[in-house]
Amino acid sequence: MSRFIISSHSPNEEGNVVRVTPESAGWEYVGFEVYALTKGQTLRKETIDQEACLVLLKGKANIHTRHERWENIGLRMDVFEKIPPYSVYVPSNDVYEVQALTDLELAVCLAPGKGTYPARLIPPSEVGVEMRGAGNIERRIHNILPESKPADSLLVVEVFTPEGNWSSYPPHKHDQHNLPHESYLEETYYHQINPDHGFMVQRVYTDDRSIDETMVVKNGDVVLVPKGYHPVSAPPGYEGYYLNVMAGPVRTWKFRNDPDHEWVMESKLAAKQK
Ligand SMILES: O=C(O)C[C@@H](O)[C@H](O)C(=O)CO
Repeated sequence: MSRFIISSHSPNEEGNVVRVTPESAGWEYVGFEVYALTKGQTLRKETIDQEACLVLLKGKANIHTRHERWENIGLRMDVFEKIPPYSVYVPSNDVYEVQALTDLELAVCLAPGKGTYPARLIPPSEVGVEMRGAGNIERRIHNILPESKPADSLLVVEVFTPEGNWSSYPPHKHDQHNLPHESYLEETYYHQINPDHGFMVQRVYTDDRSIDETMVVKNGDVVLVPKGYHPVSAPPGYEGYYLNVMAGPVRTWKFRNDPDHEWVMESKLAAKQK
């Protein structure tokens, strides 16, 4: 098993199915957790020195923080309905309590927080939707917490890769603190696959090939991207979903394409215009 793959496990007593901490990942900024809560179950956490973006992957919930409360939020009952999710942004030094009104799958995206912004609801209507690429590199993007929306560190996005297509393609990287050309962002991929017995292929590799791992990714796996390019491929018959969490010293997504392959995007877009 690759050192970059963290597999989900059955829910523990608090419903946690996967946990990545900066310490466990061997990096500095990004944390990520997923909870599978049964109807009526409650999860309560303090954010302490991290900000959080709670993404309702599927199901409905009541969520409250120290000063805010949102009742009966949640829309999709499966990520592959491909409708944007409800999310809740929670600053550091706050607390959140999630009460599952249905069986609920909840992603908790974490990064260092300074308490700059208050807790807020991010409804589906505020999630930017775009189609990126063309042909067999076209994919659907839901920008849940992009740099155009306020947070201290977190960037959160979800991506749908049609069967037989590639995403995160042409391969790009963001592992150098070299603004304005490139930003240093650690990144997690939380994968789901439809149908769920399928697999995805993800490669993580660096220019000097000191890292070059091609992984078979299963439903519920988390892939860590500490550095390097990180393209994803969906085999025929299998649609891919992943939730990305990114964070680093500066909250901006400035990436560099692999120069060997960046011609593919222009080629596909040109072919679409014909
Ligand atoms: O373009 C995509 O298919 C998604 C990727 O940009 C993904 O969100 C990522 O790797 C961000 O760095």
